[in-house]
Amino acid sequence: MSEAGLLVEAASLSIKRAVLLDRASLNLRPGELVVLLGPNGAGKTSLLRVALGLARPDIGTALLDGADPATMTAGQRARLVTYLPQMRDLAWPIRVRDVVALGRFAFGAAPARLADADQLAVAHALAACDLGDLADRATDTLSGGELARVHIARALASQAPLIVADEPVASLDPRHQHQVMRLIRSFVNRGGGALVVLHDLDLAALYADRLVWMNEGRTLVGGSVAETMTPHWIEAVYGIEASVTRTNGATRVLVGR
Ligand SMILES: Nc1ncnc2c1ncn2[C@@H]1O[C@H](COP(=O)(O)OP(=O)(O)OP(=O)(O)O)[C@@H](O)[C@H]1O
Repeated sequence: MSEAGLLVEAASLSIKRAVLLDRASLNLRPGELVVLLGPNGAGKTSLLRVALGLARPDIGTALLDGADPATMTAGQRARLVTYLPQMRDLAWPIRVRDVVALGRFAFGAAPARLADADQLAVAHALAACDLGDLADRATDTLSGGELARVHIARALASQAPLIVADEPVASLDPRHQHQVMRLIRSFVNRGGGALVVLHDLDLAALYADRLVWMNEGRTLVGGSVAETMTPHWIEAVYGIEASVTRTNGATRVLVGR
């Protein structure tokens, strides 16, 4: 795994009169799981897009593996980071193993043309995500939980050192939420870096090494769960009252004291 990292420093971005980002900063290193938190419309997706070079900040810096991601080709970028955007329905009958093989495109592979290394990466990713039995199913026949695992498998098959995932557990039941987060956690434990947008504070507390809290285009604070998962920051970011309890290292958030 290379030492690729991702950095955004004091990035501002406006479109027409809308301020999407206001001096927002973020960084991700291999070997850590960073959760980006904030209410709807806070600018989380905009910040991910700047970090990935899919949008250029008006001012500020974005660096991926030390270079400007906006100047990279899609293939160069895909070898450094896999992006799982929001809303990833696959409503056409493509086979699961072919979707996972799309993760290999940065290496010149296409589903019908896989080198041995590509086949191996796809097989490992299918196994890691417990998709062996579903490999030949059409994706339009899968449940939401199964489909979420297919997207994680596609990311793992790319063998990129970083994963950026925008709400990868949206619309999943608690068991499948944990299943997806455990897959991301084990990717990080093997040396990868993951930046994940979540809306569930308990889930964030359980899996994150570090939290970044944002609101109205600004990143307000970043730090460990113990430092930043506090009533103060929950109120500052979400405008809600909450109590936070810590028992045996587990953090629980109760909204509305
Ligand atoms: N192309 C655009 N033109 C104008 N406004 C935009 C554009 N893209 C995003 N916005 C606005 O910027 C703000 C931030 O959007 P963004 O998608 O980054 O938020 P988010 O934190 O990811 O929200 P959510 O949790 O709902 O996904 C929103 O108010 C959105 O309407």
